Amino acid sequence: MAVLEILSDQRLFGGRQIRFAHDSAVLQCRMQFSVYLPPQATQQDVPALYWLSGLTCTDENFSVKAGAQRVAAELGLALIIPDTSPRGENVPDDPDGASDFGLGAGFYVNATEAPFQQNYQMYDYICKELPALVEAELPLSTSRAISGHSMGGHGALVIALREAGRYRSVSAFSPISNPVNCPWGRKALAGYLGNDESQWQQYDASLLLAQKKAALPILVEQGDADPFLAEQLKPETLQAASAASGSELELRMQTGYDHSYYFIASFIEDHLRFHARHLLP
Ligand SMILES: N[C@@H](CCC(=O)N[C@@H](CS)C(=O)NCC(=O)O)C(=O)O
Repeated sequence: MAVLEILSDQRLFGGRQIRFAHDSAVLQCRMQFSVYLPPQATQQDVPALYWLSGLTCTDENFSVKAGAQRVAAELGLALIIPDTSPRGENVPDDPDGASDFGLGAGFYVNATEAPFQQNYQMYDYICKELPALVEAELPLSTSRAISGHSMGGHGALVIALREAGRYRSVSAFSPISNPVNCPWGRKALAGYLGNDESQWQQYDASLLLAQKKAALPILVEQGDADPFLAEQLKPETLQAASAASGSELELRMQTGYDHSYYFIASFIEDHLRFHARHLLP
């Protein structure tokens, strides 16, 4: 069987919206992801923006709801849209079936705790296995940027801050900014990494940003009518950390916007243009 199985392939704004399946060695399960290839990809290798989604999502939420492809086609950017956790009947889930842990909630960490450590290696999947796969199989250059929403905003920020040099820019919508200090983050980090909180710090964007000046520009978008803002997201911690390390972070508060993909759809164009400025010559 081919390394990448094509599940669907549809023309969109002159490019192709493609859904793939593949066997992930890192996650030890079969995975699906989506890619948007802009029209320019028929002529040359194009740079790629990785998009990490939030709790309960698959690759389909962003593909269908964000409306990113029109501007990606104009700019010549590929969109790489992975799933949010390992998948399959043999992959362990939240014992109570909750939506904030387990399937659909991998939190982009490498788990060390049983029974999750065998499959829940989303950090390595996103920043190593998936880029190596798509760059070998598709017309992509090695210029990468990364963005995401909520849990995926957390993942994008952590990966970009830790993997200096692998990404040229990072942005986030409504990110879980200080996971060691919020209920979603504390539950996930304890479940995947165990109770030693010193192990959690490597996955907290605010702690990482306070310690070291970011090597790349950061754009954060946040709605002030987001019901998760005060308890779960806390973007002010990111801003304080950025000031402490002298990093380049722009936090844009948007009046009246909530946590949904309507918010993302309203500002995704600005993020694509921000990334294109850093990705394209
Ligand atoms: N209902 C969930 C939150 C679900 C939620 O808001 N998910 C966001 C990401 S954190 C999302 O993108 N949902 C899918 C969608 O709107 O298409 C909870 O309270 O735990």
